Amino acid sequence: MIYTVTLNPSVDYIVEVEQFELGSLNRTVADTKFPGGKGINVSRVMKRLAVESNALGFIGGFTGKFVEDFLNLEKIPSNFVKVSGDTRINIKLKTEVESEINGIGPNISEDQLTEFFEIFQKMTREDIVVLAGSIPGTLPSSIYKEIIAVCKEKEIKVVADVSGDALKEVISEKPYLIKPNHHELGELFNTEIQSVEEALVYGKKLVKQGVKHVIVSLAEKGALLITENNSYVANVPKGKVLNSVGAGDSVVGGFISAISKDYSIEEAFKIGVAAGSATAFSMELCTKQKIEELLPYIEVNEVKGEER
Ligand SMILES: Nc1ncnc2c1ncn2[C@@H]1O[C@H](COP(=O)(O)OP(=O)(O)O)[C@@H](O)[C@H]1O
Ligand SMILES: O=P(O)(O)OC[C@H]1O[C@](O)(COP(=O)(O)O)[C@@H](O)[C@@H]1O
Repeated sequence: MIYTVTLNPSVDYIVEVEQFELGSLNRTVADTKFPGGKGINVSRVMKRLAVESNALGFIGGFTGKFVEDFLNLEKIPSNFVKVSGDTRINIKLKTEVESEINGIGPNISEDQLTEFFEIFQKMTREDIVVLAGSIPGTLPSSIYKEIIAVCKEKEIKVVADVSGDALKEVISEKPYLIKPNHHELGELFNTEIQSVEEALVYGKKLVKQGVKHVIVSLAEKGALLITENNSYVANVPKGKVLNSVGAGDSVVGGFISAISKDYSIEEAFKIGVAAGSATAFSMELCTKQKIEELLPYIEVNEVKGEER
């Protein structure tokens, strides 16, 4: 079984405003709500690709109920620990540009954390754990390290889609896959990454540090997959971006789905990129049909010679 862990789920409130004016009353031209949080998006994308997963994490309140009901409706099994505060609402403001306000998340008690860790007891080495998203304010920043320690004992593969300090912590644990975007990769090395070539240099450093697979997404500029023996570069298809929320999560969901179906690493990478772009070109998360439509427009090439 693939378990996705979203410590800090959300209701994503997507608001469209024409000519937004700071400090004034603005009215929406459209708004929608979706369950969010990185692991939850990964589970939803995998479901669309007919790969089962179990969504774990902490939810609470009326917003938590919205998330749980939505997953039930999509027949995605979940086993969330219930907390007393409300699951956060993340605002995604679409004007001429996209802006986001992500909440800090509800309080999580010691007992609730213990309950969460108990779920890992039944996992086995055939399982995969996807750790994704931010850490709620009341949990220690070492939480991902603690989860990985439990996974290591059981020889469970760990995928991590996290950023900032959490990413630093996770890298030292040598996960199976990480997927920073180019900003997150740059932040890790205190630099700015603008191109695929620059991303390759820093992505390779992470593989040298023991991460098995590094996917670096660079939005419209393409994506990279770096493994111990090879590096691959992919273009992304051209299209109109409607809503990029969840695009990165879709790359992870697409890649893991394909790996779990024993596709080659290049093919899995291509499906991941197609899923990312299919989400970016949709109002909601990608569908299988949209992914399949985009696949012919994506080329994956091995990076050869010196550059490798
Ligand atoms: N402008 C775009 N055109 C085509 N695909 C895009 C675009 N922006 C994002 N994507 C797709 O979404 C993926 C993730 O986007 P990116 O912005 O790099 O990551 P994140 O969403 O994690 O910040 C990309 O690899 C690509 O497949
Ligand atoms: O946990 P964080 O880092 O605050 O991110 C949560 C947000 O990220 C998302 O999972 C989208 O992530 P991506 O756009 O990076 O794929 C939203 O659904 C959610 O609001």
